[in-house]
Amino acid sequence: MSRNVLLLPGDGIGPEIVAEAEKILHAINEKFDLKLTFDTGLVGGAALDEADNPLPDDTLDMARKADAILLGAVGGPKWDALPMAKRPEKGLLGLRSNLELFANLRPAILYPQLASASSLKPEVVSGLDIMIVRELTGGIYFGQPRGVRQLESGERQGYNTYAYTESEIRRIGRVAFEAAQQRGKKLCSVDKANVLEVTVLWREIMNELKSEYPDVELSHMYVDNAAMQLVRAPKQFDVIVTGNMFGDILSDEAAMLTGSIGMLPSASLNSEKQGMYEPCHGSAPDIAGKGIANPLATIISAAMMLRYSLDEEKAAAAIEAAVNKVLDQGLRTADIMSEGGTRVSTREMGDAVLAAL
Ligand SMILES: NC(=O)c1ccc[n+]([C@@H]2O[C@H](COP(=O)([O-])OP(=O)(O)OC[C@H]3O[C@@H](n4cnc5c(N)ncnc54)[C@H](O)[C@@H]3O)[C@@H](O)[C@H]2O)c1
Ligand SMILES: CC(C)[C@H](C(=O)O)[C@@H](O)C(=O)O
Ligand SMILES: [Mg+2]
Repeated sequence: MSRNVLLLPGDGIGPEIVAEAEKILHAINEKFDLKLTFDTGLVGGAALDEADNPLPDDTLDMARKADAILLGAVGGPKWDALPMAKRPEKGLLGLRSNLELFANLRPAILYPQLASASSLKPEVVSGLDIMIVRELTGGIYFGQPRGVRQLESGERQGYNTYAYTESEIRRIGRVAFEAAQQRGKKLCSVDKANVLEVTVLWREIMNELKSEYPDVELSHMYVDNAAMQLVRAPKQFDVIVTGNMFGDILSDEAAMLTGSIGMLPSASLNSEKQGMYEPCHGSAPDIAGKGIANPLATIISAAMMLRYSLDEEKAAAAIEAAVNKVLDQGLRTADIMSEGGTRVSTREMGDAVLAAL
């Protein structure tokens, strides 16, 4: 049975890092006889330039038909002045909402070889393995109404709506409880229930779900404290579940515990386990075109794709083992460079993972 993978390189460093992951996927396809077919599409700024639309119809069609999607990154200063509806980021958000990819898994794992690249002391982060489960198709990112309006006083007001329905909270809660069951059986729900009604409901539903998962220990934490605890004592966490915006912010913070944002992969899944896979970082305009971006978050995202959407655990584990091997060899892109490492380019890192396979 053949399966189709859609590659969406996007903008900035997107094409550079997706090219490396693509090499690895082609090799793994042959090695494990996976019968994967590949298509490539336009999204974000690249699609705006070509088709005046950050999410062209044919990209969305291909995405709907694909078994899995691997995306690089979207956005950049070239498109920053465009109105919100026309920005590259709308392409990404449109894919997430149209495919109902509500469950965003962002694992922050410290590879032991990178302990000295972490922003924290080795004893605080060694062995770190956290899963952030971020709700991805609701909350303030998608709430209506939104916009900029003219007030009677004469000034303009910008506004967004932070809303979650019970069913939206319940479905992401279940994903998080199930993840906790398969891991360390600890779930921390992060909210702002001391201020925001929407998260009072969030907390209520999480408490309600707890009775279905008696083996999981549930705790609650306000997001400001969670941001602090993540750098004070990150190993207290196993699975964190939170809304769209808090999850966006906390996952970038967690990235630095692992050494670099260039190490953090992600999976965005719908209820059919169709998924879009992407590094958590953006298009990194400051280093785009220089050949120095770290492709490992994208390569590890490809491994997650094999595991979660294509059911190819062995192939996924082979990629992860190859990544481990190149880190053992001391190969480092600039963002994870530390004493004694050998500095490599984006392409050299991809080639090394390929050789390790
Ligand atoms: N999923 C996505 O497509 C996504 C995610 C975040 C930001 N963005 C977009 O990307 C653009 C730039 O955003 P930003 O600068 O806030 O965030 P960013 O993640 O692109 O960059 C932040 C910093 O991290 C560095 N960095 C990021 N990825 C790296 C990698 N693989 N290797 C080495 N260094 C890396 C960058 O050089 C930069 O210094 C914006 O348009 C933003 O909307 C897109
Ligand atoms: C580019 C942007 C829309 C996106 C988000 O905020 O979700 C990004 O920051 C991410 O983390 O994937
Ligand atoms: Mg983000």
